[in-house]
Amino acid sequence: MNSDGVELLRHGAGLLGLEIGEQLPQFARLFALLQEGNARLNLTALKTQEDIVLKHFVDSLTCLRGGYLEGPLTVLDLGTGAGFPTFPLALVKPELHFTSVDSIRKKVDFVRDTAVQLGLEQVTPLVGRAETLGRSADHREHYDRVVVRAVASLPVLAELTLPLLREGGLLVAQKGAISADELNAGRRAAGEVGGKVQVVDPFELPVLGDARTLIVIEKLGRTPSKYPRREGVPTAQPLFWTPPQKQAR
Ligand SMILES: C[S@@+](CC[C@H](N)C(=O)[O-])C[C@H]1O[C@@H](n2cnc3c(N)ncnc32)[C@H](O)[C@@H]1O
Repeated sequence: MNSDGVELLRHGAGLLGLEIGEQLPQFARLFALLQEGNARLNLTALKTQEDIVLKHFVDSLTCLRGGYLEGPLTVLDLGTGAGFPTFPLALVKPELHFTSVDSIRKKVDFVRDTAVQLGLEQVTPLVGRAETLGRSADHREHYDRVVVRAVASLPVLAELTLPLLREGGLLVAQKGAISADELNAGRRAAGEVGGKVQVVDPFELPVLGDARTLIVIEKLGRTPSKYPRREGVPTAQPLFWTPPQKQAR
């Protein structure tokens, strides 16, 4: 990352009220590792310095809006991909303990290697699917927080993530613009699996102005044992919703 990238990161994070100082060398190392990893493994579509800094680093840091990720919390990052939002959050909030999950082994291998290189002992990478972890005694009703970025529609996220939260825990979902239909279905799905949508916070990505929405669902009671349904079903047949088209955010 050259001096323009450093300036962009400081500026973008500054617009979120965050000062990136002592973590700059680790962000620069993360940038280099991501570029190396991309060349070998084609991990993410974002390849320019500006895209990586703004659409991966700063975009991930927007999950801190509202202060839902403060304190020594256990956080599961579902569908972490190449480690987002895990890595930017872990660099600025070392007190968070991450379990960073993806179903694709090569991505999780990259997250493991990168966590070691960055000295992030509080990041535990895990190959797995939400549908399986949500039925495992080690993970069900276990986490203080689940974070997700660009993984699935809100009704699908509710079914995949609420089983993983302890009562009182929060899903913090960072998404693009969300339609009223998706939000309504997400509200009904959240109720079905033991939660309630507490916050819908639309905002713009710093510098670029792209539409984003932070959605917080609180786990209010236990999730019925029939959820999550078996692998692939939550996405193929979302609760209370027929999606207009497949969408990732
Ligand atoms: C579009 S990528 C987003 C990656 C990352 N969160 C980011 O923001 O760059 C979605 C990721 O979610 C993973 N994923 C989707 N459904 C999943 C599931 N049910 N369990 C575990 N991982 C899943 C995919 O393998 C993919 O890596």
